[in-house]
Amino acid sequence: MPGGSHRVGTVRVVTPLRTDLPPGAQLPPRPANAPAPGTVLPSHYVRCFACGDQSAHGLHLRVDADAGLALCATFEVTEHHQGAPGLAHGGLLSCALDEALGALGHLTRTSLVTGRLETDFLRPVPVGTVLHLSARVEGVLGRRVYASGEGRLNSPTGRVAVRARGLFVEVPMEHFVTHARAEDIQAIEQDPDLIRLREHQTIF
Ligand SMILES: CCCCCCCCCC(=O)SCCNC(=O)CCNC(=O)[C@H](O)C(C)(C)COP(=O)(O)OP(=O)(O)OC[C@H]1O[C@@H](n2cnc3c(N)ncnc32)[C@H](O)[C@@H]1OP(=O)(O)O
Repeated sequence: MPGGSHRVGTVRVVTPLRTDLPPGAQLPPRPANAPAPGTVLPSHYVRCFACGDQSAHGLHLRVDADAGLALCATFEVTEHHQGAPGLAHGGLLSCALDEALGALGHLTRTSLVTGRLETDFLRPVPVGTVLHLSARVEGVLGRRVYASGEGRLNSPTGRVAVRARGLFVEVPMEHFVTHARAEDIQAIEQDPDLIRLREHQTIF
């Protein structure tokens, strides 16, 4: 994937994008305890806008483990997701890819937060479309996980409408406890089922 470029006079200046795989990054093996291909991956938090079933107008992403360090996901674009009339808002399409790429932590068995996300919007996505997402780890360097993914219209082999690359950073559990509001921590203490990841890993 080329970096960004611009011209200064007649000279083209090429700047590596921070989501480009850096020298030394490697694709780690699939952990032995990673969910088997075909496993439906649980929502990490039922109130998550992207994957939570308690987010009334959220994306309700369904995510399935794939072979290797990869997954696939779907979500249906509803009228609540419009930007232009009858078309999905680009920010929500980025959100869907953010979630799909971040959910690769299910496979790497790490807690990932997004450091940088770059999205290319290639085709409009009408309301009623089922977007079929796929995502994969490209490489890991230290705490940095490089991932990419795309969304296709209405089938896993449909036309690519949106594509993304992301740099995710592995964080300890304390990251979430430190930054959450006290009332959110209390809500989870009162109802541990708000977090659906206990069998896989502990992460919000
Ligand atoms: C299995 C569960 C499924 C869960 C799915 C969830 C999907 C949703 C994902 C999200 O949307 S997460 C929410 C949006 N993201 C955030 O809120 C993150 C906010 N940022 C931070 O909290 C901190 O900036 C961060 C934890 C990312 C990094 O801070 P740290 O102090 O821990 O680490 P540091 O700054 O030393 O960065 C670690 C490495 O990452 C690199 N890095 C961090 N942010 C970067 C960035 N933005 N761009 C490029 N590189 C970045 C940084 O250069 C460094 O590289 P080196 O290890 O080589 O030194």
